[in-house]
Amino acid sequence: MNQTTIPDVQSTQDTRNLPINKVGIKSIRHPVKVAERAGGVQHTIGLFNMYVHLPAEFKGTHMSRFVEILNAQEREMSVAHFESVVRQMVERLEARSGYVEMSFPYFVNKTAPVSGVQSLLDYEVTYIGEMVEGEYRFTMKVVVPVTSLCPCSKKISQYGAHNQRSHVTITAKTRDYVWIEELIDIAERQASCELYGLLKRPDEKYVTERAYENPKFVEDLVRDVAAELDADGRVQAYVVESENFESIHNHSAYALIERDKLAG
Ligand SMILES: Nc1nc2c(ncn2[C@@H]2O[C@H](COP(=O)(O)OP(=O)(O)OP(=O)(O)O)[C@@H](O)[C@H]2O)c(=O)[nH]1
Repeated sequence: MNQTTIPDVQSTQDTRNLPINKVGIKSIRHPVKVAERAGGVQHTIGLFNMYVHLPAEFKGTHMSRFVEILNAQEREMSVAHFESVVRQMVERLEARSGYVEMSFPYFVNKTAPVSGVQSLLDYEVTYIGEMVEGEYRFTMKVVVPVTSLCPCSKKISQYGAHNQRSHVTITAKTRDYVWIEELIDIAERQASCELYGLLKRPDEKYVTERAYENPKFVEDLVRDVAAELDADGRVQAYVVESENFESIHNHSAYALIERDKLAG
């Protein structure tokens, strides 16, 4: 069968009268470059989900075009370029709405608080771009691992206080440019203490005492992070979550605050 005789099943008519909200490709890895606040560019691997809306009358979408769009990029995945990928996808797929999600490990070079030794810490970041009725929306999600120390435990105990690693997740819909590092900074500022890849003994003493002086319930964490996002005019809507992997239980403590500033 030569190219001209290959049937195009996807383009045939569908009679079930059911539009599809999202159809496309899920979990495809692609190398990307992400701009760093410090000025450089970081090479990482993006895990992409790319979907479009499919009207009721079409049997299938053009699956190959999603991969073509990814491969046509220069690998530079700035926030501005990410928007252009979403726009290209909607145009090439002739769709009225589209959704692209790119998750990637992102590294920040951190300086230990006393010794000054430097080490990388990894964060899980997701860009989400949506085209809905011609309007583009951008959301950035960052999972920030931190230390939390229980205020109750500190108050009632003669010695010590239980403390643990927590994941603070900020999902922010933004209207102006916000660096990944800015969201990380907010979560780390509000934690009992931030994490580092490498700590020498004077640093370990510092982070232990810092957490003890700065106890936070899971409720304190989400409220203090939300208060900073409320004060930032670039953030239009947000979800703040904290999961504290309790060291005295085999379950987590969890809290979430969601707010859309336009909704009041
Ligand atoms: N729509 C759809 N395509 C699928 C699916 N699974 C695999 N494919 C394959 O995706 C491949 C590419 O589809 P298209 O993008 O329509 O390919 P094409 O006709 O060569 O490309 P265009 O001319 O750009 O549309 C085909 O071989 C499909 O069979 C599926 O579940 N849905």
